[in-house]
Amino acid sequence: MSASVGDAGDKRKPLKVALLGCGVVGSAVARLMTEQAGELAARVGVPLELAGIAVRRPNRHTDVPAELLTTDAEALVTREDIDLVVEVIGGIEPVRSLLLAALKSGKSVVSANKALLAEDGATLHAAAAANGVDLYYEAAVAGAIPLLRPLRESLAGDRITRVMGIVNGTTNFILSRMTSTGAGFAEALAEATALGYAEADPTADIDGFDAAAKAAILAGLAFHTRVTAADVYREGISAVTAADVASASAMGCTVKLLAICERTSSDGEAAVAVRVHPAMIPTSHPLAGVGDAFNAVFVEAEAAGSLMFYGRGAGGEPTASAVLGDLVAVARNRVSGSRGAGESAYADLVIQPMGEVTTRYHVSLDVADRPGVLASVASAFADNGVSIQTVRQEGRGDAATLVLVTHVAPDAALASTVQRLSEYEFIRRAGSVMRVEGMPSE
Ligand SMILES: NC(=O)c1ccc[n+]([C@@H]2O[C@H](COP(=O)([O-])OP(=O)(O)OC[C@H]3O[C@@H](n4cnc5c(N)ncnc54)[C@H](O)[C@@H]3O)[C@@H](O)[C@H]2O)c1
Ligand SMILES: N[C@@H](CCO)C(=O)O
Ligand code: NA
Repeated sequence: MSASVGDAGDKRKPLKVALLGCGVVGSAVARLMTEQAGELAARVGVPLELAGIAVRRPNRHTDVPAELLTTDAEALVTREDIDLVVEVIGGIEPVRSLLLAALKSGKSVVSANKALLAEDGATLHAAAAANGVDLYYEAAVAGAIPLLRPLRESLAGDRITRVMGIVNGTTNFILSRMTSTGAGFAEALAEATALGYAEADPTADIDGFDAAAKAAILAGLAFHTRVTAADVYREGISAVTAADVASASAMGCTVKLLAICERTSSDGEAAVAVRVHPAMIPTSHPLAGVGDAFNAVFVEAEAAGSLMFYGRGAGGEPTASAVLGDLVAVARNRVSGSRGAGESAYADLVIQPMGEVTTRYHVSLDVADRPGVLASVASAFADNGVSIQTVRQEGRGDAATLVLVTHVAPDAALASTVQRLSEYEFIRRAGSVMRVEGMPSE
């Protein structure tokens, strides 16, 4: 690989790029910058020159020019000749300090780091604004899928009401395998690990932290407000059983880990509700057909109606595509002496507590089949103000199962109904209890 990625003989002053991190995404960024140097230069108007790569262990990076490698990321981000910084290290520190130093030194920043943007995007945006530079992070949510730019720019004239999507590829792969093969969670996770979808420590994916960070970023951009990962209600998929998946399928649904961001109200104030949890959705819903490790996000806006974004949310090259798109955008801004859209958090919405969020539940209960059982179960729902939409009994005697689906009700009312049910002695086992989303509205 050549150190200069500009066209040979191109005399226009190049923009110099520092790359922080050279792992799965970083090495794809470095390679594509080289392979597409001519076209990138033509699109930007000047060449983009990869001028330094910060890594932890230089001897592991034989596919990039050794003279570009440094272990001193701090010095690289403030180097006078650097114009643009691309960060693909991940995590909070030292990255936050590095990016703040870069922004304060007048460099525009492109990052793929959802964890940092969801935890402390406000500080980074403020530093970008104060220093008149750009902060772009399309790769941070749903990898290759153009999603943040459409929210920030294309839909900036509309009023978005809801964003609902599958934003984690690893968990979508696991749930898709559980659905197609009937496998349990542990078996499907082992397969995801063997195929390289799940990382050695898959906690961030399976416990929903990765999706929650992405949901926070999406909600902030969609509703022009500030949302952090801590504001997101989160449940992962490790408790999803083969029985849940079978119950879903029996009622024409499939189980997906959803990130849901809604414009709502709380105590009479405009609010936003952001949650990540497994849910049953009808198999006819567009998100139900999103299989393997793919991502898809459904956006509802008042004037535009419904929009669906679909594609690869992970992987070196797909993620590098989004990083390079941002790099071209910030480079073009630099060439024209302008800045892209900054943070838009004017709406300052309150966060609606999960207990107030209205959802539906699917509840299956293994019960003793005897008189009065159904009446007692129904009264647990009625006493908590939860209306039942459908009830079905399968089997008889000791093998009887009651399957109930509710109308929408506050989540707290549904949770206390389930608590009450768990206290009944005639319930042999509470089977699947899961929220239901995407049903036609009542
Ligand atoms: N891999 C994907 O599919 C994907 C998709 C979307 C977003 N992202 C995001 O992209 C970022 C990078 O992900 P990745 O999969 O390439 O991770 P990775 O672990 O493969 O690469 C990160 C690299 O950064 C290096 N590094 C760590 N600390 C460093 C430091 N202080 N200085 C220099 N280098 C350091 C590590 O040695 C490693 O090589 C993360 O923020 C991740 O969330 C990844
Ligand atoms: N671990 C993430 C990578 C993309 O952020 C996923 O599985 O979707
Ligand atoms: Na994206």
